[in-house]
Amino acid sequence: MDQPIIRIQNLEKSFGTLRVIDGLNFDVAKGEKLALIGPSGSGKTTILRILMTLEDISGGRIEVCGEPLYHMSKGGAEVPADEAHLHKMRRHIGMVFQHFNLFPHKSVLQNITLAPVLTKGESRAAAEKRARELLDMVGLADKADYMPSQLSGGQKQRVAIARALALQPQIMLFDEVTSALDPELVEEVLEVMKRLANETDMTMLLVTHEMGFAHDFADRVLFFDKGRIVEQGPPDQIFTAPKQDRTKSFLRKIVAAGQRV
Ligand SMILES: Nc1ncnc2c1ncn2[C@@H]1O[C@H](COP(=O)(O)OP(=O)(O)OP(=O)(O)O)[C@@H](O)[C@H]1O
Repeated sequence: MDQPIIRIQNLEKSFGTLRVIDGLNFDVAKGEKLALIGPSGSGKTTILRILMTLEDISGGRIEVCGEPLYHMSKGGAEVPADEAHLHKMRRHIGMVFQHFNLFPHKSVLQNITLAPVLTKGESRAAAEKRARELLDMVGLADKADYMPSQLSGGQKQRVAIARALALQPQIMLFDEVTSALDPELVEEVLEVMKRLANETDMTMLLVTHEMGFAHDFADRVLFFDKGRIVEQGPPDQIFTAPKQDRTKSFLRKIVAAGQRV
């Protein structure tokens, strides 16, 4: 692998006495599409939150785009990164959450242009032009002047995806983006994400309980349990010929519940 865009080494995270991430190591190549799967509570969301600098870490090291995310070496000693460094590093990464968190009193267009104008100092005209292109890409070109309350959940989530993309991050993190949606709205969001995965060279990490989607979306699937990677590989291998007993029993339960893998 060339220089990885994300490098995670011996990562540890505890909440009080609860060890949630337990000596985790993995690299992500630029442009790679990764799916993180595993039982509830295995630490998948925590990893995304750590990458987004929403959680600090208890040990280990993370590099994003070749630079340490949380700790900067100072005379050989590791010290917490300062706010200016975190601010710079956050620009590399965008995240879409389970709950869309749109600004309720701003139009769809304003939701997308706000951060580029305020945090990156882009001109309103340039931000609006790209916002309209992104709305077109997520199939909502005609909704630019709508308010969030006038949209369905699936449409809101597609606006949230466009909003994250508007900051032009190198890495996108998706955390259970369809789990708050009514079942009939899931497919439209998955279609947008599959298109993104296929048509852009952006690096993407996806946490999902939808195994069929992970299968279609990812270049590589990581199966987590108890804050560690139990098994990883291409989707065809993980979903049709898993090697580890824990992966097999997890997938058996998923299939028994009627889900496609
Ligand atoms: N802020 C917090 N304070 C205390 N415990 C937390 C906190 N955030 C997460 N946890 C705990 O850390 C563990 C891992 O949570 P995490 O959300 O990362 O798991 P997950 O694999 O994403 O689960 P799910 O698939 O249900 O979303 C869980 O036991 C959770 O209760």
